[in-house]
Amino acid sequence: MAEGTIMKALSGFYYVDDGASVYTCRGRGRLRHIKMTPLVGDRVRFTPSLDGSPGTLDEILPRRNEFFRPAVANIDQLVIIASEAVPVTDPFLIDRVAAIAQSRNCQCIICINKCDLADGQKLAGIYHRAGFPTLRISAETGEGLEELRSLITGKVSAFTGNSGVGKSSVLNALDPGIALSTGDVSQKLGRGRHTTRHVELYRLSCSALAADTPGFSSFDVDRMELARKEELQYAFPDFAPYLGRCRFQDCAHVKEKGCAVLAALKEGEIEPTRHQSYVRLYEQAKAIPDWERG
Ligand SMILES: Nc1nc2c(ncn2[C@@H]2O[C@H](COP(=O)(O)OP(=O)(O)OP(=O)(O)O)[C@@H](O)[C@H]2O)c(=O)[nH]1
Ligand SMILES: [Zn+2]
Repeated sequence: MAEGTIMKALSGFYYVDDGASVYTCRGRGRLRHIKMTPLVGDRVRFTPSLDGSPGTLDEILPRRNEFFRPAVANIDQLVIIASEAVPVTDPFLIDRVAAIAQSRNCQCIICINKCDLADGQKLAGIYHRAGFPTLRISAETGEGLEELRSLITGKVSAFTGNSGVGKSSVLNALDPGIALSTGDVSQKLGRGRHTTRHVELYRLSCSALAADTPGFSSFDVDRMELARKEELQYAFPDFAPYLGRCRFQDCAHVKEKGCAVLAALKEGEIEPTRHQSYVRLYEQAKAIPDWERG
């Protein structure tokens, strides 16, 4: 049996890289039996076939972390791409993904792309003040890409963001050798028009592993990935200095009296959109019964 990393998952086939070659494999019945879906980024044991037909995936090794949207495992960081040009990214979409990442101890880098069209200062300011590594970049002019390269070198990153912000374009600009297809934003309105339809990990020339993933829209809500409402506060690292300082120990930081988070918001120490996203996620989390989370 050999060991490798799943680089691509498509239509029931898995493409496994053992460091020397890429092998096409099919999942074994046993994996379905234990209800484990192989994810891109998974370390797996597999049996290559000798006759050129697909090999078999035999075992998924324990995961460091796993995400369902984007569907990846074992990543070091999420690179969240956003834009202030077309499409304009709703900060809620960034905050939601960042909260999921934080709840899995996964670091986030925020990149405001298309800076050649709109300067991105507003979004960049919010995330910089909230304490995230934040870059303003342009896949078109190359602005900020050297810094992004240095942040992803030697790591496994998943590029995520709403549809049309330029995930594939940024990856192409980082390494023209991978030649991903990109699409016109006007074609991307609504669901199911995304250019990137599957998740795939690429080895970039700067010694980075980076996954391109399908863009999401505001319709996409994966309820299972949300933290329980009591844990959501820890998914906002910018709230950390104020936690434990509220009048009530079980403060929800939504509208309670004597709340230290609300006081920090009033003082301008917490970004208004960050708190709005927290409240929105809190209300969503409250609506999900624990038994539904599995
Ligand atoms: N002016 C400008 N256009 C850009 C930039 N980055 C991407 N674009 C354009 O934006 C459009 C969408 O880019 P894609 O790279 O396909 O976006 P994506 O986020 O990968 O899209 P999905 O795969 O649908 O999620 C294309 O027409 C790109 O040429 C940029 O920095 N500046
Ligand atoms: Zn509070």
